[in-house]
Amino acid sequence: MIYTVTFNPSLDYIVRLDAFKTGAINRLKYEKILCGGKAINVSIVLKNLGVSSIASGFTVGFTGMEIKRQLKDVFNCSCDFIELPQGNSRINVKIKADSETELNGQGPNIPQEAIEALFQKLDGLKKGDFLVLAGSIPNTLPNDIYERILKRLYPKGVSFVVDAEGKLLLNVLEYKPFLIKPNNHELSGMFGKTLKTAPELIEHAKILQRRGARNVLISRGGDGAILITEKGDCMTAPAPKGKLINSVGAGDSMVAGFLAGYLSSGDYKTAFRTGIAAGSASAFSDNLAVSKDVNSLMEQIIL
Ligand SMILES: Nc1ncnc2c1ncn2[C@@H]1O[C@H](COP(=O)(O)OP(=O)(O)OP(=O)(O)O)[C@@H](O)[C@H]1O
Ligand SMILES: O=P(O)(O)OC[C@@]1(O)O[C@H](CO)[C@@H](O)[C@@H]1O
Repeated sequence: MIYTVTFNPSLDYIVRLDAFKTGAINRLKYEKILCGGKAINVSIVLKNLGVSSIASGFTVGFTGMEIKRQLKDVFNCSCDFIELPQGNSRINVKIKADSETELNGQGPNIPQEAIEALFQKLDGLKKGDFLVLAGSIPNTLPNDIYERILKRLYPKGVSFVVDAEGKLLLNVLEYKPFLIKPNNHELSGMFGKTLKTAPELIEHAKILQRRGARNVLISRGGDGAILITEKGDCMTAPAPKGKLINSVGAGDSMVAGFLAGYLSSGDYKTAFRTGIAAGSASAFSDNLAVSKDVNSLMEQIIL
């Protein structure tokens, strides 16, 4: 079973306009409201690729209701969210104009009882299960929360996938996550320097691997990706060519594609190619990747 946890789900309000002007009224050419949050996106793309998962985390208020409604009714995903006592799940604004601007909310307060309720649910995971932790946490929570979850479940033999920034990610490495997926900016941020070239990125990804990560996948937007496997292989691949439409969720789609490819084949090359294809299929579409587009992009990906 794959269990995905989004601490801070969102409704993504995605808007398009020709040019975005601050300090003025901007009239939109396009608007769409989609449920979001990184691990939720992973669940949606897994489902699109024929892999079931259970989406969990914390939801609240009218926005929380809509997140769950879309997940169930539109995307056909199984949900197991904990309802918070007060507030609203956040609304993240994604402005697509001459450049891309994102306004990501802070999110509701998560009380200790809700954390305990999550821990109890997670205690049901067993060897062979995958736990995907992805996205930020509301700033009212301590940044060792992912670490506490992995520490608790590590002895059970659960496989972890962690897509998070900074300390949230660095603190979990000792629990040997199956997969981590920093993008090149996040990797740079973790080491406090700008890492641009493939050799620089590989050198620093290997440091994360020495600290415990089993497989390190570095996404580089339109420049493709790099994978360093637990078997010692290092693979690079350019991204397929296409028209960028909406990159929100491309990284999450890559995580889902990697997992789906790995689970169907047990092979890291297939996982890597499926991951890139899923990331790019999302980037080339208004919606998250679907199986037909992923399959047709796979042919273009040469390692
Ligand atoms: N402009 C693009 N053209 C082609 N492929 C892309 C483009 N942007 C993203 N992708 C694909 O998606 C993958 C993940 O993208 P990216 O590195 O932007 O992830 P991310 O920063 O984690 O994204 P997000 O946080 O928005 O989900 C890339 O490795 C690539 O395969
Ligand atoms: O604020 P976080 O948790 O870092 O990111 C949240 C978010 O930007 O990530 C997803 C895309 O990856 C969106 O659906 C969502 O709005």
